[in-house]
Amino acid sequence: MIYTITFNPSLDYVIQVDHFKPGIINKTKFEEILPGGKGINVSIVLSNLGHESTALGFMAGFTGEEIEHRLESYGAKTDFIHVKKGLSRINVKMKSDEETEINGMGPDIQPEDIQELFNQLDDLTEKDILVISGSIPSTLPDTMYEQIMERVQKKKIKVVVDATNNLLLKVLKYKPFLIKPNNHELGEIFNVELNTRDEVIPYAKKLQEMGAQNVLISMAGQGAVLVSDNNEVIQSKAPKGEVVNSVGAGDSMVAGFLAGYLETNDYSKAFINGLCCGSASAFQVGLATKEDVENIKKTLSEN
Ligand SMILES: Nc1ncnc2c1ncn2[C@@H]1O[C@H](COP(=O)(O)OP(=O)(O)OP(=O)(O)O)[C@@H](O)[C@H]1O
Ligand SMILES: O=P(O)(O)OC[C@@]1(O)O[C@H](CO)[C@@H](O)[C@@H]1O
Repeated sequence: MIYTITFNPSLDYVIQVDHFKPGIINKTKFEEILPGGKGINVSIVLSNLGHESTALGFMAGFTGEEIEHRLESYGAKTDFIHVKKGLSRINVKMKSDEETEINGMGPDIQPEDIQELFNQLDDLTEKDILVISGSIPSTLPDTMYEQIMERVQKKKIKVVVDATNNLLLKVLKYKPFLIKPNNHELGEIFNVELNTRDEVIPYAKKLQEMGAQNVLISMAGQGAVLVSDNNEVIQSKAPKGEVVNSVGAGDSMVAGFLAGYLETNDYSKAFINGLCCGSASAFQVGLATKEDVENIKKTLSEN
């Protein structure tokens, strides 16, 4: 079973506003509410691609119930911990002349809730895969990622981590199976600006030297680079298309890579699946389906 953890799930309120101006009333031209949070997006795309997963994490209030309900409608299993105080957040994703995001705070998670998550993780076995992604709400210690990695280490399960900066750096010593920073996050870690696929390769290799087994760097419209544990460097430009909503493109890439890897055991095929899955999500309001990914794969060879 693939388990995803979302520490701070959300309802993503995706809106379009013509020429947004602060300080006045703006009206939406388009609006959609989607279940969100990085692990949840991974679970949705895995379901769309025909892979079972169980979404773990913390939920609260009516927004939490709605997220859970919507996620289950995609066929994903859920085993969320229901937190008593506060509400699961609503994250606003506004498309206008620029893209603006306002992400909420989330509920008040107590030590006993964290303990419940640890108890769930104690039941995982060697055959399971764990995806940990997204930010840590302020009510959780910033050592959450490390604590989880330490706890599951002896089980030898494959762990995928999609987190930024310090959260990511601190888990490398536990040798995660896959990490997926984007080029800006990779650049921030090493205090450099990385704009081309060739530029990211040496820095991706550094993260591998620091412990990650496979390093997948997403680069939005520039494509992606994979430095794999069999010393291969695989890279590709992105499929061509019109971006409609890039929220969740990175999560879709993680899901596509995992699905491809489980189906073929081949890193090149997993990479292409991840790449096309990311783009398929970027080219629509919602997240990629299997059919979208197959269609985009065909266009990639024509590019
Ligand atoms: N403008 C685009 N054109 C084509 N493909 C794109 C575009 N933006 C994203 N993608 C696809 O999605 C993948 C992941 O995108 P990106 O690098 O933006 O991830 P991310 O920064 O983790 O995104 P997010 O945090 O919004 O999920 C890219 O590698 C690419 O395959
Ligand atoms: O605060 P986090 O967890 O880092 O990011 C949350 C979030 O912006 O990421 C997802 C896209 O990747 C969205 O569905 C969600 O709103």
